[in-house]
Amino acid sequence: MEIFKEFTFEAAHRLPNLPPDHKCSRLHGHSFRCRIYVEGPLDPVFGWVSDFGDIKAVFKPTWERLDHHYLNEIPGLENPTSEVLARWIWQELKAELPQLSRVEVFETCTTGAIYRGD
Ligand SMILES: Nc1nc2c(c(=O)[nH]1)N=C([C@H](O)[C@H](O)COP(=O)(O)OP(=O)(O)OP(=O)(O)O)CN2
Ligand SMILES: [Zn+2]
Repeated sequence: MEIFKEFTFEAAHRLPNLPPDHKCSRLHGHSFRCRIYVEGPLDPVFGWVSDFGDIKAVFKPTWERLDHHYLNEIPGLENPTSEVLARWIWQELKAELPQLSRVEVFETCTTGAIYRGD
């Protein structure tokens, strides 16, 4: 079974490796959405894989590093594409959330990236 919890955060970024005439090389912001997935067997007593609240607690310090921040200033996010961000969030969470199975980042309503680990 796989479950997820969705979060939102507001953040600014620019993609510094793009040519200057590309719109995403300029500073701009997004209302990012992100889904954290964990997988495992159902606990026979609780009837769940894990408490959604536990996912929220593990993600909170990472969320605080992202929300209302300029992503390019965060170590590891100097080139903060959706792909880099999804992998970075995975690396932030995996040790504390061993059942982590997927990280999805939605940069806009229609674009995003999915990371499932190495
Ligand atoms: N593979 C990727 N491509 C792009 C990324 C990315 O992270 N990975 N990021 C961007 C920009 O940051 C941009 O903000 C989002 O791109 P885009 O969907 O093109 O932006 P729009 O909301 O303007 O989309 P429209 O459908 O054109 O309105 C670019 N590419
Ligand atoms: Zn963008």
